[in-house]
Amino acid sequence: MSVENLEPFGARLRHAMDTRGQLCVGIDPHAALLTSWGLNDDVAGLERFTRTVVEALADRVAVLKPQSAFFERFGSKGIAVLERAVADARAAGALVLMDAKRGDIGSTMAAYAATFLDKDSPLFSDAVTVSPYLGFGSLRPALDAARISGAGVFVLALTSNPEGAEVQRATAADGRSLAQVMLDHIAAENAGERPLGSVGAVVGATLGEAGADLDVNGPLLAPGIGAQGATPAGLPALFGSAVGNVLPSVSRDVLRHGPDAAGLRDAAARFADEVRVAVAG
Ligand SMILES: O=C(O)c1cc(=O)[nH]c(=O)n1[C@@H]1O[C@H](COP(=O)(O)O)[C@@H](O)[C@H]1O
Repeated sequence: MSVENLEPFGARLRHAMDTRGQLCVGIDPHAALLTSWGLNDDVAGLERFTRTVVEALADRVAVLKPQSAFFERFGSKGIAVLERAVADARAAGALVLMDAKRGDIGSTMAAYAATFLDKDSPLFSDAVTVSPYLGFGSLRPALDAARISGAGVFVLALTSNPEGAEVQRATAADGRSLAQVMLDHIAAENAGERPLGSVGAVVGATLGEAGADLDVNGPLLAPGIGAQGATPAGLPALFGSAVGNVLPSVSRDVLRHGPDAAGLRDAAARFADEVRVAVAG
């Protein structure tokens, strides 16, 4: 049994962002990155890559976001590397956001919740990304499990890829965009939470404009900085008054500076600094 007694995720994330800066670094071990680091595209390469990133950054960035697919592609041995990364990153003080983007009917969602949001699971993470496009209500088992564990859930609202618009900007029966429907559900989950709710929204930093009300009283994960073309300087225009709750996320544009730990740290520090300047306005 786990003996951890966690504060709600929103409070833990607020503290982490206030003390370590508003930055999430993604751990995305692309085959091309392993090669550019001089590693083989195999489990040993994956393990070396992941350990290097965790050792370089887990004691300083607010959040590390492993992308599960890059570990799953190696089967059970890749999952073992992921388990170790989660444990080591959390032990070093980083919050771990598992980028799994799960979404299914509620009864199956309960199994995903048991995987990532039950404190006794080997893959327990501080938060997990989920897709609400089987209906927001299908996420209920994850939302409930997260609340019990002091974990968080990040719900896809407006994703960073251009293809997302055909679904997310589509109009619901009541005239709202589907993304706005999800954002309103998220705001309802977070109502009354202080200093920050534990249910986040994913809003790509690449969007020209939000075209939606982002005032959800929760964290706003903003991937797309760096390799996908977005910059920290663009965050205030996109997020407006919610910019203080934004968690900008960078993967490749930090990871390409490895395997040198100092290179990784410098790149993360530069992004954190650019975000600080942008948020301060
Ligand atoms: O949930 C995510 O993290 C996510 C949502 C989204 O809308 N767009 C997006 O790029 N991501 C993830 O963020 C990371 C972006 O990686 P880079 O483009 O290398 O910084 C990848 O792991 C994506 O899967």
